[in-house]
Amino acid sequence: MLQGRSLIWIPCSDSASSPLDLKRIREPTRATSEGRHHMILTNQPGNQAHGFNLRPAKEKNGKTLSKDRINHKNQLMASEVQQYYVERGVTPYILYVLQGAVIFAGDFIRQFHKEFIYELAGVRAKSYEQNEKKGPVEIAVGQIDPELVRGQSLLVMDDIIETGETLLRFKELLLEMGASEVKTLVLLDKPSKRQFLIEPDWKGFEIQEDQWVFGYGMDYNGKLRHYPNVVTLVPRNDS
Ligand SMILES: O=P(O)(O)OC[C@H]1O[C@H](OP(=O)(O)OP(=O)(O)O)[C@H](O)[C@@H]1O
Ligand code: HPA
Repeated sequence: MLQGRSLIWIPCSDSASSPLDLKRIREPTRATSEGRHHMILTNQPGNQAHGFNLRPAKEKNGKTLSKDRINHKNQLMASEVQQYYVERGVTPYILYVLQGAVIFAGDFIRQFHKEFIYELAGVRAKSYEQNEKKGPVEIAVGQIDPELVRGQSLLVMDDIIETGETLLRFKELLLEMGASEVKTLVLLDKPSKRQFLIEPDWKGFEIQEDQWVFGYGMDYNGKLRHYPNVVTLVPRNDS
């Protein structure tokens, strides 16, 4: 069954009380002098991460971003968002930005009260490749229903804001299409990386800027979006 596939090992902290909730990918493991290793099965040769440790992403204040803290933040933000629209008697059209926001959006909307009414759609946007910004963001405009935009209140949800281009372009585009209001919401922010003038209306956590984060829907070189927590790779000697 494993024939023709390459196996890579991503080394992780050996602590049994590690805040990482990696139980689902902890099988099989092996103990070496370098600690416990998690096996990642991949059919993509070259997807190597040797020499790096996986650790949970950190907030600017150094606090670890655990799944529990993300869940709690989702509850708080969802309740604020819901209250905002209910008080105004408005049905928002929520657009979540694909691919990165897919898991976040799925978790987030499940925090809404069961009688809260909204429209929902995912829209593709892309500007990063190989963990670097490669050019202007491209938004799949055709995936947006103009009828649900004209005269409506929009909420754009993204996993992370860095330069701000993705959210700013969404906002400009939706206002051009006739939206009456466009609000923005992100789980994570790297504020000192901002190059475009935009601040999200709601944000979960400000994180340390020197880390490329992945998991919880976000990618590492287009892969590994399925990690349950927001994690980062650090050179083995730095962890
Ligand atoms: O603030 P910015 O500098 O615009 O960066 C943020 C955007 O970058 C990532 O998307 P990416 O282009 O990597 O596509 P993906 O969602 O498919 O990973 C992320 O999901 C945000 O949408
Ligand atoms: N991780 C994933 N996607 C991103 C990041 C990041 O750190 N920054 C901008 N898009």
